[in-house]
Amino acid sequence: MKVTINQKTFERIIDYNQIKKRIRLIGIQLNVTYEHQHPVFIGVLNGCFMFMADLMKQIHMACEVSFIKLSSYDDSSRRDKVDELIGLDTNLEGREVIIVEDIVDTGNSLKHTLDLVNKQKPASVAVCTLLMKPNSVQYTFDNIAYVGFEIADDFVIGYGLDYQGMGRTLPDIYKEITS
Ligand SMILES: O=P(O)(O)OC[C@H]1O[C@H](OP(=O)(O)OP(=O)(O)O)[C@H](O)[C@@H]1O
Ligand code: HPA
Repeated sequence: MKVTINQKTFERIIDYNQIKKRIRLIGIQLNVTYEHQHPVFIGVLNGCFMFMADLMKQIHMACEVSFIKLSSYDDSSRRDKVDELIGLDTNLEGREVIIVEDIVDTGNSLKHTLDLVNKQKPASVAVCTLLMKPNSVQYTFDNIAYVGFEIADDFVIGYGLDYQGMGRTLPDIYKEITS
């Protein structure tokens, strides 16, 4: 199946049933790991909104949920600078923190988020990302504990991810077709 947004065409690579199955498994892992704790999930907006909503429905331990909003991309091109549009409003000192991302691509956003979170001296920090591009990431992260899917270095949309602000509401994930 294909979709076109502003002259770019994308083909489906992961359907929503696969995403749901993967999220159920990640949920089980998180429920076991944090069974006797009270973690704080920090979602990185905008892209995480679909993943966060589906993931949280699988979480059964007592927990809190908060968000930050970052922006690092113009259209589909990368910028090195990460803008913080909404900051952290939760005290994370001594807390178990789980950062929820839709995608780790270059890792710039995650690096920025980790720096923000670590300043508050949490007890532990784990990262949960739906998508990860191992060939694109520019940092060594030792706390990416939960990854939905590793994907190639293609631009992707759907399930929260956008191209020029569009495509976030697609339930499946699509990659750009390049000729
Ligand atoms: O690993 P990176 O190269 O930093 O890319 C990953 C980040 O890029 C996207 O956010 P973006 O800044 O485009 O904002 P958005 O979530 O509002 O789309 C995505 O949601 C991740 O947060
Ligand atoms: O492949 C991508 N698609 C959409 N947004 C993104 N932000 C980082 N990488 C991507």
